Amino acid sequence: MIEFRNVSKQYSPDAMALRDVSFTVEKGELVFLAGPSGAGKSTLLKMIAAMERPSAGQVIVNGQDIAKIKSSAVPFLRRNLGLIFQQQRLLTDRNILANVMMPLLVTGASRHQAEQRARAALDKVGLLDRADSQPLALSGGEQQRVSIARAIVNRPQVILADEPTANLDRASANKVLDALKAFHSVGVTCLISSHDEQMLDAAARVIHLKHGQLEVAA
Ligand SMILES: Nc1ncnc2c1ncn2[C@@H]1O[C@H](COP(=O)(O)OP(=O)(O)OP(=O)(O)O)[C@@H](O)[C@H]1O
Repeated sequence: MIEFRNVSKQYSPDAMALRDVSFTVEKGELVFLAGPSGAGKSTLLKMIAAMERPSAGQVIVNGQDIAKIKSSAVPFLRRNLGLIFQQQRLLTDRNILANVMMPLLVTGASRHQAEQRARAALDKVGLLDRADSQPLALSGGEQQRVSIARAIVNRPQVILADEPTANLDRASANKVLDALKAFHSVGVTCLISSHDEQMLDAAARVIHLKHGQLEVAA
């Protein structure tokens, strides 16, 4: 489903983010991406979503080579991906329900259908009772679970989460992780970057990155 073949990414002559990285993630797998700050975790996740292109090697997602994909095809690729990235914060001028409805409205769903599906997605992350709240009235962990609801409302085949538990206390981090695991249990492929040792200890598969290289082939 996701394959990296000898992938390198060089942002500039002295910024080599990934070096000769190869691995495969099968459909339905839950994989953690570990490594210190600057190891290349975000870069790797961005490449799967065609937010960055490889400088060398191939990134294959659902049989498509990301380096060759036309920019007009990128929205279709992303429609199958649920992205939970730090940059994509909730919009603070509208309520939780409106935030989760947004991906559906921009792809042409009716308001009625979008609302039904957004409520179902909020229910899955345990926050249906907060649908009318404003984002800033929620804790960091709750906001992160809303981000997960927003990422899965389009029913993507793959979830990419970049440090989804960063800055959360243990209890909130566990709830975020449980929400992600629930999607994995219904067949969604999940790739999650994390510094969190406790989270990694419990993981079936961990890909370790250091200075842009794979440390242990998983
Ligand atoms: N747009 C960019 N332009 C130039 N260099 C970049 C860019 N994005 C990342 N880098 C560099 O690439 C390397 C890998 O960065 P990346 O963000 O992928 O690491 P990371 O493991 O996700 O780190 P963190 O955990 O701190 O987010 C770093 O040295 C970083 O400074």
